[in-house]
Amino acid sequence: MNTQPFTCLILGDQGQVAYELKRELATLGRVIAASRSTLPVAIDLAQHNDFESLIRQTKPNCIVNAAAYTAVDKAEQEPELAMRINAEAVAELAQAAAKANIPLIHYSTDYVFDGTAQQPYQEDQPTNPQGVYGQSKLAGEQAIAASGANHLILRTSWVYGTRGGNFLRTMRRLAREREELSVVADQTGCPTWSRHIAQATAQILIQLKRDPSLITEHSGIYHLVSSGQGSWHDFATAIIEHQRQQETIACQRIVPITTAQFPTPAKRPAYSVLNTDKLAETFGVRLPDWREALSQVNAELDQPHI
Ligand SMILES: NC(=O)C1=CN([C@@H]2O[C@H](COP(=O)(O)OP(=O)(O)OC[C@H]3O[C@@H](n4cnc5c(N)ncnc54)[C@H](OP(=O)(O)O)[C@@H]3O)[C@@H](O)[C@H]2O)C=CC1
Ligand SMILES: Cc1cn([C@H]2C[C@H](O)[C@@H](COP(=O)(O)OP(=O)(O)O[C@H]3O[C@@H](C)C(=O)[C@@H](O)[C@H]3O)O2)c(=O)[nH]c1=O
Repeated sequence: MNTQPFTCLILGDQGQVAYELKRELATLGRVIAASRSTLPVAIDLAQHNDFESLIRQTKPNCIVNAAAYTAVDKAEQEPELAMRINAEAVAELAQAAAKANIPLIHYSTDYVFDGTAQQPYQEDQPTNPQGVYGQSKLAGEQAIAASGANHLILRTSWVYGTRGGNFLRTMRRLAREREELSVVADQTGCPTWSRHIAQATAQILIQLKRDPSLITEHSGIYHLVSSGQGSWHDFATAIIEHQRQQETIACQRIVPITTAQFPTPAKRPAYSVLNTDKLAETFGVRLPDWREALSQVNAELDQPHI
């Protein structure tokens, strides 16, 4: 009889999603988080890693890869590094997972799409990333599929939370500093709370723990984002309107602008809303509306210690 507790090996530690996963997956059993600074298990995806020995050492029942190169604009200047972390390292990880027959849960992005759709993207719609980050994430998806590993690729979008680098924290900081903010209103997507991603992952893993054969049947890509949609300007407005009720801020106006008025090194999709029906139908998981999620995050931010 296997007396080992159910073990999840998370790649990533202090990242937005990794941090929330550590807490949510602890309800399933043992959690091991590996990142550049986690000892005794340190992993630097920019380097070659011996994932086979990591798996032998940690004996996981599943691997959850929440580590990635996520600097969208910077990736345009360092495409090799983005590809190394988001594609080559992912290929090595997936091959090791396949060899050991351990399921791999991996996160990908709405930025694999070009944003020309008129309605929410389904999983099997053609991809066409507009920047290096999206290209590297797409290459990671393809490497996993080619590895033969049992896997779930969870594409999410516009991730935010109370920790880490994200749009919510940037807007709150800028609102304290500037009287006027200009925010693009012609890019539409789904802001998604990091904790909801972690909770959904836990809900899926509970089902896989109960019935490990499910992963073989259901390997593939799934969209995991909040319900509803909005522009970055909508998101900024919702963030700052709440902040204004809680504290005195400099910001008086949030001006809607076009993408052309806010030039960035990386091109972003104009429309990247993801259809989540496949996840709901397969695993019974559907996230609440992004505005509802934002209220919960705001409630946490309103606690005096944050
Ligand atoms: N942020 C977003 O808006 C979106 C993210 N995603 C995807 O979701 C996943 C999680 O993203 P998120 O939590 O926001 O990312 P973060 O940028 O918050 O965190 C990135 C994580 O990757 C780890 N990492 C980065 N470089 C390396 C490296 N060289 N070696 C080892 N670990 C490394 C970091 O390690 P450490 O813990 O040491 O800091 C950290 O845990 C990623 O796959 C991302 O592509 C998808 C859509 C939107
Ligand atoms: C700071 C700022 C940004 N913007 C615009 C620029 C851009 O079009 C949009 C979002 O900018 P950010 O750089 O914060 O977000 P960005 O890094 O593009 O976020 C993306 O990250 C990766 C990891 C993903 O996978 C995506 O799903 C998405 O979340 O807002 C403004 O219009 N005004 C501003 O003051």
